Amino acid sequence: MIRFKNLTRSYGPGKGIFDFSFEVEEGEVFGLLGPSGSGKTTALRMLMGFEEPTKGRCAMNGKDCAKAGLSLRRITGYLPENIRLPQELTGRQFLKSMAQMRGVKNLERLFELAGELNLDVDQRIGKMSSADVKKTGIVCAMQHNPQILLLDRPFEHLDPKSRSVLVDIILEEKERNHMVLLGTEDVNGVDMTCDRVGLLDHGNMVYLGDIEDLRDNMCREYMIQFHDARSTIKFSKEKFEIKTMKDRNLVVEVQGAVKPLLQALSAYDVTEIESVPTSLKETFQHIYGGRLHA
Ligand SMILES: Nc1ncnc2c1ncn2[C@@H]1O[C@H](COP(=O)(O)OP(=O)(O)OP(=O)(O)O)[C@@H](O)[C@H]1O
Repeated sequence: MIRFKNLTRSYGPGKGIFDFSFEVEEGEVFGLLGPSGSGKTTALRMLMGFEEPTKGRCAMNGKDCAKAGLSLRRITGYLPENIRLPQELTGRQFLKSMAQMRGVKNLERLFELAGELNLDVDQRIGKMSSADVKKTGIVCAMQHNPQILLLDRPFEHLDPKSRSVLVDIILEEKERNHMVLLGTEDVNGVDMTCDRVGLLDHGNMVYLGDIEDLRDNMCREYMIQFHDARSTIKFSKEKFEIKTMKDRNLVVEVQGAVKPLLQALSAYDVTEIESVPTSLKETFQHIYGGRLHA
């Protein structure tokens, strides 16, 4: 179990994390969701034992993270926010050297993950795209099959296909009864992977709850294309919040369940429907109104 107990790490007012108390159980994916500077990296770094608490404690499997050192790192996989890898090595050389350092003899998982993520491990790291550097970091964090996964901004830079592969990989970790804690600004990434979520604002956890509850409040936009412009105009008179409308296309905003929208659309000749990525700002604003600065 991952456990935060009144944990504070302060770098000044509103900077750091303040009085965090929550737990992540085996088989659970937990998302720390918040804008830049809200404290996600600090929380993950505290679990890695990189920083001493100002107050309180955090523990993994009953061991205090500030004191446990290597014994916890062996069972933990960490994807840092800023991945710094040796530029002159190829992905394969780097990942194999990390496996050796960790005493991992079976490299099957390493190559399996690289294959799933479509990562060419024979590229020199210095020549890799930011997406491939991210994938290398993910493989590195997971190659020893850790029981605890701490992922900082895991979806950043990934193309839609790789994002969806990563979603599956995270869900497989859950199936294996592993614990995953991720820090991200990516509302959709959280929506697709997490059981529970903590929303952060200036180092404070302003919401802690099931993803289902958040989903009920989540605001989404859908781009809908109708067969003809007349249908578009007719649909715009239905009781939905229309954000934009042009020719055969319109964008509708829906809060909570999408079923009523789908039901209404069944009476129309729709040629395309696509969900527009939800921004964190909109989600925060819908849940907290003007109370947050996100
Ligand atoms: N070592 C440090 N010294 C001083 N201030 C720090 C330090 N580490 C973090 N902070 C500050 O603490 C706050 C939270 O930073 P943190 O990196 O945890 O946020 P974050 O949510 O991960 O954002 P981002 O994703 O942009 O890194 C920020 O205001 C940051 O400037």
